[in-house]
Amino acid sequence: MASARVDLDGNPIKAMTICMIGAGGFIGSHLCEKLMAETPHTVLAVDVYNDKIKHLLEPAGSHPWSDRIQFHRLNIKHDSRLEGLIKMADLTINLAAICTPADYNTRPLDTIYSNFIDALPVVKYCSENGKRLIHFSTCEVYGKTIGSFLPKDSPLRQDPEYYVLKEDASPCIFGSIEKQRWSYACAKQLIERLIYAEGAENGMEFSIVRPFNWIGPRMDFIPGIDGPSEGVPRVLACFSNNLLRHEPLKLVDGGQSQRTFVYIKDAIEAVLLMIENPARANGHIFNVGNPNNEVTVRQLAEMMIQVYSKVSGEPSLEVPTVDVSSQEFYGVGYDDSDKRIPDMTIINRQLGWNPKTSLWDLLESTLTYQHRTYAEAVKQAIAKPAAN
Ligand SMILES: NC(=O)c1ccc[n+]([C@@H]2O[C@H](COP(=O)([O-])OP(=O)(O)OC[C@H]3O[C@@H](n4cnc5c(N)ncnc54)[C@H](O)[C@@H]3O)[C@@H](O)[C@H]2O)c1
Ligand SMILES: O=c1ccn([C@@H]2O[C@H](COP(=O)(O)OP(=O)(O)O[C@H]3OC[C@@H](O)[C@H](O)[C@H]3O)[C@@H](O)[C@H]2O)c(=O)[nH]1
Repeated sequence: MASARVDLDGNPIKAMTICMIGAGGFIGSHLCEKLMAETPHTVLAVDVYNDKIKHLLEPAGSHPWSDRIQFHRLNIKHDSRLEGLIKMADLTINLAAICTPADYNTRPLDTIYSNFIDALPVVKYCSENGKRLIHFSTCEVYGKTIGSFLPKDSPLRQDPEYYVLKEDASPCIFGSIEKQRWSYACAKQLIERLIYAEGAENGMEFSIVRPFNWIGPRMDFIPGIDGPSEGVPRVLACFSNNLLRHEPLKLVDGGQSQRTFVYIKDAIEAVLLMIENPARANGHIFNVGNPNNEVTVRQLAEMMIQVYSKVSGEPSLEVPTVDVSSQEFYGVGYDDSDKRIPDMTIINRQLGWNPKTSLWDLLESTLTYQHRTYAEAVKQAIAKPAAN
């Protein structure tokens, strides 16, 4: 299998060692799965947790890939083993971050440290040791669209020039400092600028990924089941939790914001192309999203309600959604991106990648997984207090 693999220019792909930081998270778990199942590469998986990749690690020695994945439980904030792991690898992929919006305005210091300060040594070790880096940034670095500042009735709001987000042309538009929502985006922007400067001044080989709402199985947690009861995950898990508990889905500020969602399995294909085509990927910033899957958050809720009813066989609630203010839901200092359509020119040109899965299809497979994984545990958790 391995010897037949070629890159986009027809050259054989050599097996490499990848230091993957944040490998135990949502994206990391899917990337590890893909690398183990379809490539000859070795992964040094770094994280503080490994629950989401346990199926790849255990039982020890039992998988065809067992000698190609090692888990290193370490916190990159304070662990001297990090440099050694980066030195052992050909490529480092940094996914580690606090990346749930509920944290940005309530734990801004942790958010800024996690997304900027903690990423600094990773960049430094890569640069000093001549190692390639793929760093995970975010679509949030674009902030708000130019169009959102135009008068509500301006026809220019319909012009893609005013809303499509382009890596090499769009500005990064954040709110004021007291809108602490932007602490995450701002920290990600600064680390992007630092990596870019390491490339320009010191010749570091890098690619920056800007994911546009990747969703799928294993994203975040279900509060009170495999995460804190009071925790607020990203929207897919919030809405899944409401559906599993037969509660109305909460629409923040009426659910008018727009998002494009891409299936995790499509997006992972793009990352694999970056890993295996360094000559095409180095020096670039890549939007990775699905511009065809745009909905308002309200439309997402409506579609998830329909899909969940189909996959669970349960009827939907008579009043399936409820509006909540952002202050009530996220607290003071929240703000939002109005619209996120990725321009796909660069990733198309460099890597020939295109997303395939429609929003309906990706929700169907994801909610089937959510139902199968959590429905019973949620039922028991709901029944418990009544029994006491
Ligand atoms: N999922 C998306 O749609 C999306 C969108 C935009 C950006 N991103 C970015 O992609 C990256 C991965 O996102 P994800 O969705 O997989 O999030 P995730 O929270 O599931 O994964 C992040 C992982 O990093 C680990 N981590 C955090 N701090 C660490 C530390 N100090 N030491 C060791 N491990 C640490 C966490 O334990 C977690 O397993 C993040 O940088 C995020 O900002 C994701
Ligand atoms: O229960 C909920 C949860 C969320 N929402 C809304 O749904 C939208 C999407 O919320 P998400 O939690 O997925 O977070 P966002 O899309 O705003 O940001 C995310 O996207 C890019 C990544 O960098 C991060 O993973 C995260 O910041 C927001 O408008 C939010 O206000 C609800 O209406 N109800």
